[in-house]
This record gives sequence, C-alpha cells and structure tokens, in this order.
Amino acid sequence: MKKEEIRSRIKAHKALLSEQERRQAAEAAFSMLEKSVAFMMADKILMYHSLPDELSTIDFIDKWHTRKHFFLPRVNGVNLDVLPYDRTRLQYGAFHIEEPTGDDIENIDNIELIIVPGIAYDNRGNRVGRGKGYYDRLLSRTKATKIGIGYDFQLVDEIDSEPHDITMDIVITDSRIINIKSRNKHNG
Ligand SMILES: Nc1nc2c(c(=O)[nH]1)N(C=O)[C@@H](CNc1ccc(C(=O)N[C@@H](CCC(=O)O)C(=O)O)cc1)CN2
Ligand SMILES: Nc1ncnc2c1ncn2[C@@H]1O[C@H](COP(=O)(O)OP(=O)(O)OP(=O)(O)O)[C@@H](O)[C@H]1O
Repeated sequence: MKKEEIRSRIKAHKALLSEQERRQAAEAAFSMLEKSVAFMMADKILMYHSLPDELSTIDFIDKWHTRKHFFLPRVNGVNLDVLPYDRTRLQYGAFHIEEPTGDDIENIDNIELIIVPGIAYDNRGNRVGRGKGYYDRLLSRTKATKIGIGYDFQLVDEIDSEPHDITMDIVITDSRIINIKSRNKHNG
C-alpha cells in the first residue's frame, strides 16, 4: 500500500476510538514493552512525548523515569536533537509537542533503545511516519534497538518502502509483539 493511502486510513480509524479504548491500548502495548528483554536490558532510552493521536506515553514515562534514563527528541530544523527527560524542564516546541529545554544534547551513540512513534508498520519492520523524515534521519545515525509502537490497526499488510526508510527491530501493538530480527530483515 502507498504511504499516503495508509496515512488517511489510519487517521480515519483513530478518529473512531473512545477515550477508554485509547487508554486500554496504551496500557496493553506499554505493558508488553516493559516485559521485553530489549527494554529490561536498556538504560538509556529515547522515548517520545505523545501527540493526542498516538499511544499515550505519559503514564509509562511517569512509571519508569526514576529507574531508566529517558530522553526525548527536540526538533532542530530538519533534524532531531536528543535531550534528557526532566518533567520540570519541558516546553511546547515545533508541532506543539512537549520537548526538553536546555542545552545538554546527548550523543546519539549513547542511546541503547529508541521507542519510535509512527503512523503504520508492517511485519517486516517497515514504517510510515508523518512524512517529514525526522525519524528516518535520526535512525540512520544509530545502532540502537528500534521499537515501533502503535495500535493494532496500525499494523498493515505491506508498506511500499523507500531506500531511506529504516526498519524497526521490534514492533509492539496492544495485542502483539513482533521480533523482526528473527525474520528476513532487508536493511540493517
Ligand atoms: N510524539 C511525537 N514526537 C515527535 C514526532 C512524532 O511523530 N511524534 N516526530 C516525528 O517525526 C518528530 C516531530 N515531527 C513531526 C512532524 C509532523 C507533525 C504533524 O503534526 N504533522 C501533521 C501535519 C501538520 C503539519 O504539516 O504541520 C499531521 O501529521 O497531521 C508532528 C511532528 C519528533 N517528535
Ligand atoms: N536519511 C535521510 N537523509 C536525508 N533525507 C531523508 C532521509 N530519510 C528521509 N529523508 C527525507 O524525508 C522525507 C520524508 O520521508 P518519509 O516520507 O519516509 O518520512 P516518514 O518516515 O514517513 O516520516 P518520519 O521519519 O518523520 O516519521 C523524504 O522526502 C526524504 O527525502
């Protein structure tokens, strides 16, 4: 399926969700994440601060931020900087996402695990994002484990991937966890 078609279908599906369904899905997906070896083993983790149409990370960050070192992305032109999460130092940035303030930019090489937001995934680890390439550019610079997370319906049949797309190592939804590395991974 073409990326644009996927984006509009997923958007329509998301609009149908009740507040309770959103909450339950986030709880289920993040409970699967916290039981994964990749999460248990990692200390420095790049999370995302959720937008209203994404699985909410608020409760999860709240639960774990004292036991892991969490980081968040901050838009800097066409790139993403990575800064430590500190709940007292957040500010709305580009695209109205809460981002860390300050200048303690982390070297991406130190990040062990990246929780990647997305519009859709397929079972080969391909991902569709918001179409601005921010995560593709960031992920091309790291060897960290990449976990895509989303609602079950964000897992689609097949995504037409492009050469610059970086595949996920694991995809987690509210009902499934898919380990891509054990399958045929084509770039990475
Ligand atoms: N929670 C979260 N943080 C993130 C991302 C993300 O997808 N989710 N990003 C992932 O790259 C980066 C920010 N990039 C973004 C790019 C576009 C839009 C966005 O709202 N696009 C609208 C279109 C409006 C517009 O073009 O301005 C949309 O998708 O409807 C948001 C974030 C970094 N932080
Ligand atoms: N590694 C890269 N270096 C330079 N430009 C890139 C890179 N990856 C992607 N881009 C550019 O970003 C644009 C958007 O790419 P794409 O539609 O794949 O974004 P996406 O993966 O859906 O979004 P995002 O990564 O922001 O969540 C493309 O037109 C591409 O030219």
